[in-house]
Amino acid sequence: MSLLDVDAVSHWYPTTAGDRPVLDKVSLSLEHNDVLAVVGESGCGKTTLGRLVIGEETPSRGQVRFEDRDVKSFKGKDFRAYRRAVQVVHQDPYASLNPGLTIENALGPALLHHRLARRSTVREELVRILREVGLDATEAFLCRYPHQLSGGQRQRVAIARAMSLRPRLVVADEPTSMLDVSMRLAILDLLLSFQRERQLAYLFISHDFGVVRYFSQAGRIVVMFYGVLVEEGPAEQIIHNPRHPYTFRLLQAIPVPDPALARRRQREPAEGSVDSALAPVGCVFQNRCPFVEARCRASQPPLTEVSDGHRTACFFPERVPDVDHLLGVH
Ligand SMILES: Nc1ncnc2c1ncn2[C@@H]1O[C@H](COP(=O)(O)OP(=O)(O)OP(=O)(O)O)[C@@H](O)[C@H]1O
Repeated sequence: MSLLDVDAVSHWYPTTAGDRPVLDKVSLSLEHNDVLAVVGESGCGKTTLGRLVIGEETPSRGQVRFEDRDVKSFKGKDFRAYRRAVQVVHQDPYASLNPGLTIENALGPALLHHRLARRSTVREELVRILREVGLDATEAFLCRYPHQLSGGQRQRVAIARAMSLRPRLVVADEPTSMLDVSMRLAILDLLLSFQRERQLAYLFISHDFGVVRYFSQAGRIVVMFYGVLVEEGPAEQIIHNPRHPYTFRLLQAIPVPDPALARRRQREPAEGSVDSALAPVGCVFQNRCPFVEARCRASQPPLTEVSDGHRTACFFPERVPDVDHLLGVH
């Protein structure tokens, strides 16, 4: 039994101009203690997917299941247990921490509520947890407010809050995108260390393939384009042998420090068309694809297996060039 299954989920938001479709028949699953990274450009529906998984939104169609139970069916005690088992680390730690609460008041009540600490030991427990996330915490530190912390410290506090409830699944939605570059690797390493030491799975969401590449290592990656899952597979396959032109494009955008390599990359196939609007029929990527043909304008390619556990929604996966040279791998 998988930890999480997203089964043919479509989602749309009602707006004054009519329903706005955001996800189109997305299916994925995540095993216990595994990493699944979702990558795609801004607006492709990644955050919506995360919100559906944590139960903040109910899918317009399809099902989200946690340990084989429909999340929509969780009520009362079951829903509270679910909200404890599934925690979120947001992009903006300042927005996710109440500015009017000290660290102690932001983290302590949940520990008491779930009986993970007693009133007499809660401060001691908080100091221990904060040290676990790399903060040089003392009891005085617990009296600080979010604005008295640096961005990196705030994100560590947000991670401590999530981890203190001993979740089995953490949705990490762009957890490093608001941090200085120097801080990013440390936060990614911290998250990974929790995964190694505890039975914990991540749904890791990012627009940055460089970050996804670092984080997903032995896990899996799904690539989304405008609400459609266009490629999925083991991280190693997606990174070194992408079979969808959009994945190739994202890999090509990972910054490289080598100027000669950067110049070589620019000679790779250009975007198919300057018109990047979505076509009403056919492949979701057709207007940006360098390999587009009449067939792509007629129908959306189904996700099709190209190798073990690696699937792509492209009629011409063999046309996607090799990428190792793009990544500086010889
Ligand atoms: N509550 C809402 N009502 C209407 N439209 C929404 C709502 N939330 C998101 N959207 C729209 O849905 C689309 C997908 O948004 P979403 O935040 O899920 O994408 P994303 O890939 O996470 O992008 P970003 O990284 O910019 O947040 C966007 O066009 C967004 O404007």
